[in-house]
Parts: sequence; structure tokens; C-alpha cells
Amino acid sequence: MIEVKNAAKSYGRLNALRDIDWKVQPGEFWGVIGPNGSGKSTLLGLISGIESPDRGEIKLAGRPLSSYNRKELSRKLAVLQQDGLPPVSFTVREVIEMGRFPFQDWRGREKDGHAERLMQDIMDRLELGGLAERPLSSLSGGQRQRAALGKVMAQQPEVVLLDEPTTYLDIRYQMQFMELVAGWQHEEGLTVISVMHDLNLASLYCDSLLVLNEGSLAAQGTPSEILVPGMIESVFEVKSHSVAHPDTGVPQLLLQKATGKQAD
Ligand SMILES: Nc1ncnc2c1ncn2[C@@H]1O[C@H](COP(=O)(O)OP(=O)(O)OP(=O)(O)O)[C@@H](O)[C@H]1O
Repeated sequence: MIEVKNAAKSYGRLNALRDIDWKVQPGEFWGVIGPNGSGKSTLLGLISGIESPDRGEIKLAGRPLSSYNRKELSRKLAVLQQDGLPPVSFTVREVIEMGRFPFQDWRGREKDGHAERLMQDIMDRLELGGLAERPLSSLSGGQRQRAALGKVMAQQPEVVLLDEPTTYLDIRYQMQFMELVAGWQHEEGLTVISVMHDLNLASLYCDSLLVLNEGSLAAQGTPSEILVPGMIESVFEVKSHSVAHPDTGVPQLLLQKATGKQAD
């Protein structure tokens, strides 16, 4: 679905990304992890076409990303930024309708006769029905992030890119958001690439993890291959234990304090 070949990106003298080779198959759920400043958002920027690589190539569905026009690209790929939507006066319904841009003609008229049904389905699924006419400025962070997800769902993309989508959410809304994305992925065979800071959440939801460190690809593999104490220490400089989740067996990290007593 996505192929990144030998991609590199610099800002002035800073090599934000170098020699990245990565293949994402349709329907996979990838987490992109790594320390602050390791190049995660830059990589998402290259895949979304917001930025172009200085070297190398990015392909989407077998075609160079650079050959897509804006509407074509929007039908294939949607992006949800870190703080999905700013607190503005647009209503939830208006924001979700903005996601229909790739399916509207030059007068802004919807070409798909089922769009109204789709909008209603999205609002029901995201429990936004009662908030449809409320301005974003009056919503909580969790509600705003659901509205942002509604906008990308209305776009009906094949690939969705999420940049730290749960950063400002409490644990209930983190789980709710990830469940909504995972449910959508299962139903539609969606390809998901999400930058994640919470490694335990990444382990619960991602099939595979890509690890960036100082702009280079440090490792890629399943959560069980990646979330091991040695890897975490070499990339994040933090000591940890990895334990199997009692429900699913996926690894969960317990962080080790550098000071104070350890239990016997
Ligand atoms: N537009 C830009 N101009 C100059 N430098 C940039 C620009 N965008 C990113 N950088 C630099 O590139 C490096 C990688 O940044 P990037 O935002 O991709 O990292 P990140 O892994 O997403 O970080 P974080 O986890 O803190 O969000 C950083 O050193 C950053 O300062």
C-alpha cells in the first residue's frame, strides 16, 4: 500500500530522516515510535505528501506519491494531526462535512447520493449525534478528537495517518479513540499508521512497530520483537521490564526508576 524507498529529509544541516526503507501492506496497523525529535512527524509528513523527500521515493498503491493530485490523494489517504482540530466556531456537523471535500464537485455539491446516510452513521458511531450543532470551541478535548476522527472517516480513505492521536486524552478517551480506529480498520480493511508515544497502547493496538532514532530506522517488527528491555534502553535510554499482558499476551512495559529501592 505504501512503499518508502531510501527516503531522506533534511532541514538545513539537520538530517531529520535518512535512508528509510519501509513497506506497509494493505490493512496493516503500524505504530511509529521513537524519542522526541527522532523524525516521526517528518516521516508522516512525507507519506501524506505535505513534505517531499530530498532523496528516495514514496509510493502509494504502486504509484509515486508525487503523481497524485490533491483530490486523488484525499480519496486514498487522510491525516489526523496531533491536536486534531482547533477550538473554533465551526459545528461538529460542518467539520465532518469538510471531510467530504474529495467527493464534491467544483460548486461544493456532493456527488455521492448516500453521503447524508454516511454522515449520520459516522455521528452515531462516534456518539456525536447530540453534539452535531455544537461549535468545536464548546467541546472537551475528547469530543473534539472524535469530531476530528469523524472528518477523516467522512473522507472514506484507504489509509489513515494519525500523529499522536491520544496525547491530550485521559485513559478512558485514549481507549475509546483507539477502539474506534481499530473497529473502523477491521470493518473497512483500512491501513493505519499512527505515531504513538504510549508504547503500551501501541502494543495493544498495532500489528507492527517502526522505531526511529535520530532520524534513522532503528528497527521494525511486531510489538513482541520490539518492546524488549534492550531495545527500549538503547533507543529511549530508559530501563524497563517487559511483561505479557494477562488477556492477550502482548508485551507491556513496566518502567524502572533510576533511584530508590527496588523490591526484592
Ligand atoms: N519545518 C522544520 N524546520 C526545521 N526543522 C524541523 C522542521 N520540522 C522538523 N524539524 C526538526 O527535525 C527533527 C525531527 O522532527 P520531528 O518533528 O519529525 O520529530 P518527532 O519524532 O515527530 O518529534 P516529537 O516526538 O517531539 O513530536 C527535529 O530535530 C526537528 O526540530
